[in-house]
Amino acid sequence: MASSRSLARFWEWGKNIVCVGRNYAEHAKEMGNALPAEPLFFLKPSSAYLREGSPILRPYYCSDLHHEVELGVVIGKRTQAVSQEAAMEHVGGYALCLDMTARDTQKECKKKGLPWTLAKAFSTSCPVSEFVPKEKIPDPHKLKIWLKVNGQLRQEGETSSMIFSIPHLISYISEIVTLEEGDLILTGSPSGVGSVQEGDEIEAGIGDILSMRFKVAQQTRRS
Ligand SMILES: O=C(O)/C=C/C(=O)CC(=O)C(=O)O
Ligand SMILES: [Mg+2]
Repeated sequence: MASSRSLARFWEWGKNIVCVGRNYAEHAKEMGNALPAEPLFFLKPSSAYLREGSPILRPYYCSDLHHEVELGVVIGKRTQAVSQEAAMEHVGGYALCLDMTARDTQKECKKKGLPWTLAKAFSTSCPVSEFVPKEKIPDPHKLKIWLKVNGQLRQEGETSSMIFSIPHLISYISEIVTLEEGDLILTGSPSGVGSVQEGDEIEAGIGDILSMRFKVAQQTRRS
């Protein structure tokens, strides 16, 4: 198991960002989706990471950029086909994450049966907070995660409402994708996702444990 010290800057060296979707019933409902029978997941590249102080860039091809606030689980050691019972031993800590989504692009991809890469994997699509060592969060299923845009509350969810628990997600994902130390799992968004515009300020937090702020800017196209 890596020490919290080495995981403290996981975004600099963690390889895989695994994002779980439709893991809150209210969010699945607001997007018009049925509840999943088993976890749904997709990937972002590690170049999607963004830290406070730099802006979220709305991609040039997107006219409806959405915020999704999610609890992130940072993997502490190599994890392959772990059981649910042993899964929490593989957690090194947590972080708050945004799964920024080009919603109009995602709708087009869904219509055409295409993967969600353009909608979910663009540069700056994964803003993250500071790292929280596992010892500081005794029960990750008892947290409130929230998000405001320009001071107005948009999302407030309880992690107890996840359809698939964190051990279930780690066990399921690790049978398909081997997870490495420093990898991150985004556990899905509660309801209340919505649009942000150039110049908006997003503030998000885990209860009163931590908060983070990001500005939204427009990506300019090179040619
Ligand atoms: O199915 C849709 O229309 C949208 C699904 C998502 O964007 C899934 C997530 O990323 C999530 O639930 O957090
Ligand atoms: Mg999401």
